Amino acid sequence: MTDSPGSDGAGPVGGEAVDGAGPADSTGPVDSTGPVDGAGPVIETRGLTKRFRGGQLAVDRLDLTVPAGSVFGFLGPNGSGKTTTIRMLLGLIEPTAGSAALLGRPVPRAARAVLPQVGALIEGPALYGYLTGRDNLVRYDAADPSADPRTRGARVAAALDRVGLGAAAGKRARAYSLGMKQRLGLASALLRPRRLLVLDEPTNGLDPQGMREIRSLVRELAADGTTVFLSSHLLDEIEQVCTHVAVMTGGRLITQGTVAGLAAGVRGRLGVTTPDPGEAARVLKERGATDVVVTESRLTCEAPPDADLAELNAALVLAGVRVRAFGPERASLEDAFVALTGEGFDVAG
Ligand SMILES: Nc1ncnc2c1ncn2[C@@H]1O[C@H](COP(=O)(O)OP(=O)(O)OP(=O)(O)O)[C@@H](O)[C@H]1O
Repeated sequence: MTDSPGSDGAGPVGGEAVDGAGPADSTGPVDSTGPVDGAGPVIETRGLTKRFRGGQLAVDRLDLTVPAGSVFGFLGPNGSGKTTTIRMLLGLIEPTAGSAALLGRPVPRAARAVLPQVGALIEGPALYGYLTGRDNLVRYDAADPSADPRTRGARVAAALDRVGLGAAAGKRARAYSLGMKQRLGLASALLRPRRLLVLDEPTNGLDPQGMREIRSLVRELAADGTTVFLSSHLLDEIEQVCTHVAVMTGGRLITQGTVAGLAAGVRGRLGVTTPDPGEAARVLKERGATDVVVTESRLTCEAPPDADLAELNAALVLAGVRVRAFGPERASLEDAFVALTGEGFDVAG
């Protein structure tokens, strides 16, 4: 038994969960010429631009290429244009200029053909608090005219299991934690086989445990062969989960590529483990090291660009510094971001 609609707020709360029958369907005829399949990129945009009424340029000539099979992180501070891009990709808003293709087909023109293969979660799931998790999914699936009602029960159960909510399926959604609500939102995107999942800030607002759950779910989905495109303002999240990344600031793309490649193009900081970090800092500063950070038994710094690391190490030893470990640290995505923009990564935008 469930409450009657209205007893706990009749409408969905939260953002949008987008499915095949999106508003983009009505914007043009279905393109039946191009293949839905193909080895090409799963998402491709060329010069994609959105200027809002009032003049705000939210996305500025974006050229994005998302390879099949990638876990693609769309990274940028708040307000950098991520959500606006995703809304254009899903046909929820019209671009001002430029083009976008999903699974090799132009959107919004071929949205009707392509969106059933795309699961999306934007700004949190739209849930009815008075319905159970299971009934939320049943209702969601029933609103999709292309979903087969005969397989509904089985598909709902499978999606709940997939996100680890099988045991909580009979609980009302209002009793779910934020993390469970987010997983239920993901389940709604998984009611049908998807070739692409688009997730807008999927861990936003979650506690560390909830974040871990969503991240490991994303990894599992990717391991099953689904391409995942996820936006985030968290560098370490992208580093932990993604194979590829595109970096946005102020509506513009700064760079895109593999996470490993991006970090590899940047020299990591020099790290020295020693019981004499103060003396080590003095010696290294004398030889041009900058941004020296000293902790109890370790220091890190930016070595001068032309430094010979062997000579720096010899200088430390000659000065009587007892060196336990010495060498460049692996560059992080944050180092790459700083190198690209000359700024720290300010999540407040
Ligand atoms: N409907 C709108 N009308 C006018 N300006 C908008 C609208 N939607 C977004 N913007 C503006 O466009 C810019 C990009 O916003 P967008 O939401 O795409 O950024 P974001 O990177 O997703 O950030 P967040 O994580 O905060 O959502 C911002 O300056 C925002 O204020």
